[in-house]
Amino acid sequence: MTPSPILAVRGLTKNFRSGPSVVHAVRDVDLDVGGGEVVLIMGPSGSGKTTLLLMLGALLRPTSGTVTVQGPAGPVDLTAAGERALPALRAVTFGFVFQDYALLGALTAAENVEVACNLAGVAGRAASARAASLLDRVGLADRARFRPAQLSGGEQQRVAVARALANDPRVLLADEPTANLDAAHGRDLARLLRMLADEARAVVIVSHDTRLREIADRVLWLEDGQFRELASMARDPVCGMDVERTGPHLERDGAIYWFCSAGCRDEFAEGSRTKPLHRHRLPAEPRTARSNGATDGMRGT
Ligand SMILES: Nc1ncnc2c1ncn2[C@@H]1O[C@H](COP(=O)(O)OP(=O)(O)OP(=O)(O)O)[C@@H](O)[C@H]1O
Repeated sequence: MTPSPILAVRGLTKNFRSGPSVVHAVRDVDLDVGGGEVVLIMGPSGSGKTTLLLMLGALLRPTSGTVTVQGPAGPVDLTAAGERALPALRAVTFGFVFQDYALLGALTAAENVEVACNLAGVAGRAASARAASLLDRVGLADRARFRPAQLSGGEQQRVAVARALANDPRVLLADEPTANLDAAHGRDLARLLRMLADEARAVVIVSHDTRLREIADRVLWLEDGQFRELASMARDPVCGMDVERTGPHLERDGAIYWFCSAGCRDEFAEGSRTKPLHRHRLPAEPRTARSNGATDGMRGT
């Protein structure tokens, strides 16, 4: 159990109806995230990651279950809140970072952050000063007057992070924040998210990007809308993704190699005809200094 979690999720479930069929996108998920903690949620496409993140941020109503956040005046059950109360609750609790940055193209970096400050209740010169200070925090003081089109992808994403901090949120939710970034910018952004968590925020990241494992305290694997034990996963030696030991695989020299797709398997088989094989590795453990173990945060935390 995480001591005094900022975010506590119990029995969270989301079913989507599509004509006569029902998609069980998220099934009975439990999760606790404490301040200072980075939780990385990985899993195959369509496993429910974005649906789960949207429910955590009160952007999507669950079919059942609860999401409780520690507010300034005590715990608040977001799922029990009325529709009209949700925008205000979101505004004091969450910062959102999405993969497409979603900056306003006609505004400068500073103005983009200022608008978010205005929405958080800070106006006029105070908003300008706060925007400048937030851009400084993310290392973009010298780009404040640039428009998004004049910024690199990494810089745009950092503006998006500054914007997400406008309300000084206790919970930061990020959906594929590094998806459009090259290796160096991806690493920079990962470090920034780590630093923000270290200021007693709860950070939940949904991503396929294995680079983010380096900054995560816990890595959870979502499959078919449920958390599975990461220890039972293998790592695709071609793309580096964590994969279940049920899909495409190949046996060589007494070792079994697992892949996310037949494409990766074929690439590996092709490469192994020309290069010496490396034995398949189990996924690395999350960082030990802060880690509560790969399976923490799953059912029964
Ligand atoms: N509005 C919706 N209506 C119907 N089905 C939906 C809706 N949103 C998501 N789904 C379904 O729910 C399941 C989970 O979708 P979700 O987007 O959460 O997956 P994901 O793990 O984030 O995928 P990816 O990694 O590809 O982004 C999918 O089968 C998807 O088709």
